[in-house]
Amino acid sequence: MAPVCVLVGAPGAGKTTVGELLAAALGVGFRDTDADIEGLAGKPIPDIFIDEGEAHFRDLERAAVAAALVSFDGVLALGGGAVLADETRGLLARHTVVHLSVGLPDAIRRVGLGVGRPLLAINPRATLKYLMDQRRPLYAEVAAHTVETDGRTPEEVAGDVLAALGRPVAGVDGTGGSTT
Ligand SMILES: Nc1ncnc2c1ncn2[C@@H]1O[C@H](COP(=O)(O)OP(=O)(O)O)[C@@H](O)[C@H]1O
Ligand SMILES: O=C(O)C1=C[C@@H](OP(=O)(O)O)[C@@H](O)[C@H](O)C1
Ligand SMILES: [Mg+2]
Repeated sequence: MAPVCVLVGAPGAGKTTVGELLAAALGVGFRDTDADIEGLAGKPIPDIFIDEGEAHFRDLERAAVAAALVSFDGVLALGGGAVLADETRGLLARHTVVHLSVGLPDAIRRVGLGVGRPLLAINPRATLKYLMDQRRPLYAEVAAHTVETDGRTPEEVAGDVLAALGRPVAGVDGTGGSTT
């Protein structure tokens, strides 16, 4: 069992939002490892960071990603920092990974003050720029496809991902497509 596709990218790239649209268009399930981690920990992500720290969150994240990659066959969205783990990048080499690419201005507009994203709680713009610069090569390393999201609606992005996967589906972005 393996996910139809795995979405990676910076916070605000739209992994969760676009992932749900993609799953609906493909008629498959949607899973987000951030939600899995919250289930494992029994508390929201900001509380994990406060109570146990980022290193513990990353341990939970590695385990959640590894489990989802072997047990789930729908659309899987990862957290923006999942690719930091060597182990995770190694596992992703065997999967269909799509990088949702976003520039700093659009990412900042989308994450706002970083509510619910503990790494962005202080100085979100500078922190996000640092995280994006650090991770850009890692997203490129794991992804077979990169889809640009700047200035695009989630529906348009979902349509572009389906096209990149060679699976255009009518109706996602209102431009048609083929189901045959
Ligand atoms: N292409 C887009 N255009 C405009 N807003 C978007 C787009 N994709 C996502 N958003 C919005 O940005 C915010 C962050 O999206 P989310 O899916 O949580 O990103 P990620 O999971 O990559 O951090 C949400 O409020 C969402 O509605
Ligand atoms: O970039 C990161 O390190 C993180 C991104 C978040 O997910 P999104 O990318 O879905 O916001 C979440 O996993 C956690 O707050 C850490
Ligand atoms: Mg998300």
